[in-house]
Amino acid sequence: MSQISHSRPVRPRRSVLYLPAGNARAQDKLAGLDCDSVIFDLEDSVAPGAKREAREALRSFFGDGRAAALPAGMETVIRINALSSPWGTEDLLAARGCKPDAILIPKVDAPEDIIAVEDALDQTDAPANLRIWAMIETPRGVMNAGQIARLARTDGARLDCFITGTNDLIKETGISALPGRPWLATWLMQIVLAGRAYGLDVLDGVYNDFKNQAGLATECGEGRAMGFDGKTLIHPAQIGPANEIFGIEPAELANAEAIVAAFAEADNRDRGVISLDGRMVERLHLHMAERLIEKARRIDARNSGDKTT
Ligand SMILES: CC(C)(COP(=O)(O)OP(=O)(O)OC[C@H]1O[C@@H](n2cnc3c(N)ncnc32)[C@H](O)[C@@H]1OP(=O)(O)O)[C@@H](O)C(=O)NCCC(=O)NCCSC(=O)C[C@H](O)C(=O)O
Ligand SMILES: [Mg+2]
Repeated sequence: MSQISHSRPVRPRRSVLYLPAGNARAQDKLAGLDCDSVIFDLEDSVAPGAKREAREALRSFFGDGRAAALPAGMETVIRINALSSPWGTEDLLAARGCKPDAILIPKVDAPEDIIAVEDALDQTDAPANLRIWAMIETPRGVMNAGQIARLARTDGARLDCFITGTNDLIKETGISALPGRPWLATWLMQIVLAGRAYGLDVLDGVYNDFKNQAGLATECGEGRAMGFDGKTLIHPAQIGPANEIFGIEPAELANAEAIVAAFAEADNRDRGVISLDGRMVERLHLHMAERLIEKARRIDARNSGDKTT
């Protein structure tokens, strides 16, 4: 019987901020930001003529101590260009040398796109804990999402997280970008399902209208209800709402703690189902409660600057 959905590591990824790799001003701002993860982008936010300079800026940031001084627990990710592009190989070498937590591959169409990066990393003896994230943002990527996610089952797999690329999906398919994302929703749910089937985290796409806080909050709420772990962001002003909406409310935490306490009672320890405040609570709810408590603990640790979690 599969236990995958409960065995995924718990990592808060409520707010995942893109930062154009060559933007020095944004780099300087980063240490004061409260995002769970940052993605240094070498792909679409960097013009073709500026790729080399952006790689150099990234090398400096990781090499001169600024990356090490980022807030405790902030995950670092580098988005490279596709290996099939003129910049992909140079990007991968630069990214590997920076020793981020993960490398993000854009426009993944099929498992082979990930295997090619894994092979290249293995040839350079990349550390085993260097993870791979994948953008699912092409029609073929959506159609093959299950096969791609399945790579996470192989021994030593690096694949850890899917990101939905909603701008590229809209471009590639010609659908209309409407509030509530009616035409995207089916594909986004396919990606969530595929990720969950093989224990990956899955992050929602970006909200382009970065001055519209109400619109962002609505879209974060939709994303959370759709099962996403967090939202990818383009501007510092989007971090607070994402942290709040993908975070944990005190009442949710109290409910989780009550479930754990109820199952710990002597009479309930061996029971599969119990009654709590007039509701049926099963062991699957206990697993969910334990994960939620662990996530709350990790968020607290991040807020208090504990580098050990
Ligand atoms: C969207 C922006 C171009 C807006 O930039 P700007 O007009 O300069 O914003 P502000 O003046 O409001 O900025 C205020 C200060 O905040 C800093 N800042 C801005 N953005 C960031 C950031 N992302 N990270 C860190 N810091 C940031 C500014 O430097 C200002 O600082 P200061 O002057 O010291 O006060 C810009 O926000 C931006 O470039 N955002 C990221 C764009 C990006 O990375 N795009 C690519 C990823 S999204 C994507 O590709 C989606 C996916 O693939 C898909 O298909 O959907
Ligand atoms: Mg994209």
